[in-house]
Amino acid sequence: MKAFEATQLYFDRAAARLELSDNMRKLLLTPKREVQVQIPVEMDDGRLETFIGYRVQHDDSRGPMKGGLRYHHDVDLDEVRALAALMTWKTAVVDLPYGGAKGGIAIDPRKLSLKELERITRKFIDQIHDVIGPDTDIPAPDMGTGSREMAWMRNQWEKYHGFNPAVFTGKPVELYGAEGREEATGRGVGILAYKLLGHLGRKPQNTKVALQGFGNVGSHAAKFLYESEYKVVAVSDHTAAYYNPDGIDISKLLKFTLSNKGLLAGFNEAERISGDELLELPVDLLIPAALGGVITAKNATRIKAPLIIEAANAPVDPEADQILHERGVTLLPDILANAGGVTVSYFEWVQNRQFYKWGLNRVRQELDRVLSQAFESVWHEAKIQECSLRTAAYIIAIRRVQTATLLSGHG
Ligand SMILES: NC(=O)C1=CN([C@@H]2O[C@H](COP(=O)(O)OP(=O)(O)OC[C@H]3O[C@@H](n4cnc5c(N)ncnc54)[C@H](OP(=O)(O)O)[C@@H]3O)[C@@H](O)[C@H]2O)C=CC1
Ligand SMILES: O=C(O)CCC(=O)C(=O)O
Repeated sequence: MKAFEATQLYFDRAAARLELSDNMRKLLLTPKREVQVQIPVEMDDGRLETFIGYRVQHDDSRGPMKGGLRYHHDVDLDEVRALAALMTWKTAVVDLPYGGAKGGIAIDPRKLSLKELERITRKFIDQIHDVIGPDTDIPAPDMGTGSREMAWMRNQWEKYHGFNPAVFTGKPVELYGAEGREEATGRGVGILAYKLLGHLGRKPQNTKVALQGFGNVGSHAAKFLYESEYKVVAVSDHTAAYYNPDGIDISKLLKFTLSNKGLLAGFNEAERISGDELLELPVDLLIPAALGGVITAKNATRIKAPLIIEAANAPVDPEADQILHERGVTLLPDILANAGGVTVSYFEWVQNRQFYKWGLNRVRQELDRVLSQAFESVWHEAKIQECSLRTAAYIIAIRRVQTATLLSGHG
């Protein structure tokens, strides 16, 4: 199933309970603007290559649009459109004053030199600088991008529009970035895991976790969970997957990856397994933190974990979601589970606009407060509606976006 069709299905399940009119459904599902650009760039060997970049702005009824920029070879318009819509529901479910957007370039950053990557990044901003801005659309990191790319992008954007660090979030701390943004998504996953377990009467010490993806989100989630005494028994990236039923020493693993270009392959304190096997391990909690569409109707019946936290965007497709729900699996959906990142992006934007810097403790405390409040409201809605946590999260989000749309009128 295509990515946008999948997000539409999740939307429809909640919209039916809200008895949304056909007109309102159409209005809320239609992206406001879709930008696709050609990025011609001279490579190090003198060849000219053309890449394709996207920015989809889904909805701005609750505020400026917000969402990451992804660098990955699978990026296409359908995926970006789906991810932009997810951002609208995500910012609404945690009640940030934003709408949703997403973008990216279809490239494999690992295959490019640093100079090529910087040239592509700057050329991309040359093409989209006039549709983004601190009051309209504020990009941030996603898969394949981080603070380095945000610094280049801000520098390029300011060549056209002048000084304004609030145009991008997830910047280096030394260049108006927020303390705690880098860890925020993974830390948020950890905070929400703790809340979920608490509501189910389970203890971290008795919880075996398998984690797919060990990039920004996966590695910070692993660190937080390990420090909170969960037993992280399996981890993977695209180079390798490892399993140790007695628990992996995550502090050792983090040290190992530091000296191994951030990659897992070569770690020898756990058994090597396949990436597919990791998803089907007998664990208590499964956390997909890499790509979308990794749990489908094909493998959903073989998933043994009774709990799933979607740290990645859209890792479970709607058919699999239905199968898991019928099997009694409790699933915390992406639009809440990984909202820690955009929440601290919001704190960064607020600090940039006020020229005032918060300390790490304040960021962490506020993150905990925002996510805990959102979790409680989703949990409560699911009880009232007798529905899954995903449908409950969508109900809250759609209700907020619908209200803002109606209050603004149609002028
Ligand atoms: N960064 C953020 O703040 C946010 C990210 N997200 C979502 O979280 C997910 C991960 O993003 P992020 O951590 O930032 O991205 P990164 O690029 O930092 O890391 C991605 C990770 O996924 C791994 N990966 C890629 N392909 C596979 C595969 N086939 N099997 C196993 N692992 C694989 C990568 O491995 P390798 O390094 O070997 O390529 C890497 O460890 C995405 O879905 C993203 O949209 C959601 C909210 C915010
Ligand atoms: O930090 C942000 O603004 C957006 C992060 C993002 O792309 C996401 O939550 O999927």
